[in-house]
Amino acid sequence: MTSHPTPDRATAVAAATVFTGPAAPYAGGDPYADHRAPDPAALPFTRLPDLADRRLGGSVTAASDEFFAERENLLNPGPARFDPAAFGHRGKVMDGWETRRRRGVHPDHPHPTADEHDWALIRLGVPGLLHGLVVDTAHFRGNHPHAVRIEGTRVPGTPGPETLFAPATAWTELVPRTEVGGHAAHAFPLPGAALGRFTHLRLSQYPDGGIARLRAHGEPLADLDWLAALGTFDLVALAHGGLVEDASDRFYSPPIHTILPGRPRTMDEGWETRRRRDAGHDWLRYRLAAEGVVRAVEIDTGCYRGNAPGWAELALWNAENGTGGGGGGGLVGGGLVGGAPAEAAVAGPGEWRLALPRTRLLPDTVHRFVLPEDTPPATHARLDVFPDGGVARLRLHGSPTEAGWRRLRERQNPTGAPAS
Ligand SMILES: NC(=O)NC(NC(N)=O)C(=O)[O-]
Repeated sequence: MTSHPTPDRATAVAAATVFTGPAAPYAGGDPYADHRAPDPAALPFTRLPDLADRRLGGSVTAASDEFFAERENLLNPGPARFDPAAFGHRGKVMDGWETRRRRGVHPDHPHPTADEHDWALIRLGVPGLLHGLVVDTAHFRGNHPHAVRIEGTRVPGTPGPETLFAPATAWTELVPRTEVGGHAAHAFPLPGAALGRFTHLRLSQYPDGGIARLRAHGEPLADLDWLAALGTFDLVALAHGGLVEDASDRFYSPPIHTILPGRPRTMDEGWETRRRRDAGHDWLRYRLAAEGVVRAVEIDTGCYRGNAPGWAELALWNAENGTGGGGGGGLVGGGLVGGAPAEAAVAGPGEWRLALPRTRLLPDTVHRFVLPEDTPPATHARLDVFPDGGVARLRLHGSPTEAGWRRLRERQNPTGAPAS
């Protein structure tokens, strides 16, 4: 494990959006009515995936305490729930990570010391370049922490707390100790590639209290040795570094579901569009983990029975050699997130090569298609569905080209620091 340089945070991006001060006690009705949160439009980084999401394999591997509420809740997808009537033997049931109240050591010193705090160690589901963190104290109104601090490190493999706390493990401060208020989402933009790739986070709360959710938004960068050993892998999987750039519809469920691991158990675990009443059709656009040759395609309509699309088409585009393009500004390509790699630039209209002509889809089915050996390399993919409906998963199995491997290596180590 080699330490990596601590960049000058003064060169970092937009300022944090933090809500200080107490929140009023819950007064009935919608518990989110008085929840304080930044305008999502002002926080483009939140459109990047949450790399700590437990559906990706994110895990809170250890915490100093979790007396009132389990640390695992921190990484659950979706907003924290609040049931005012739910009490257990350990107090109010809370959907978050909540520690007990710290005490001083003497009747004359009943308060904890200034530096006392609780901590949680988080392993990202997939490592990556962090563009922003969100600490949400939703529903923690009188029991939120006074301040939070977040550090990041990169350690290969699956290290335990003893390795992560070892003196040889270097941590970079991502969020300095910052005062936060109750029942609010606090956003901390980060400069992405300039900080390098992270595998783990350490969340500290001073002196104690409850945090509902932690989100770590960024560009996924899977372990290069692992990808090299696989050789052929799903180039669009989030776990391998694929991203959804844009989609025609986000009404029922987010398009990112189509590149999550595993198969959906229910309809809401896929991507479902609303019923179209016009002559158009729905589509998804992806950035592949690397330039590669796609050979085996899976289109999964799992759990979509009365609402599977009738037909689908798959098109590929290579941003590296300028064959085609188009589709307008996307998640990263549209420049919404600073520091995005040049390969993501989606320039003007152009040709997408049709890799799979319009093909009938069945409800609740994994459809498999083998593409010809001479399929040209691509960096982007587009799935068009006709006219609308649900797609549970898209898998694009293939192998990176030499240029794709080279670019992956560069992106693993954008700061030029020695690899860990
Ligand atoms: N009403 C509470 O939430 N009290 C306590 N917390 C829980 N979860 O019971 C506390 O001490 O913060």
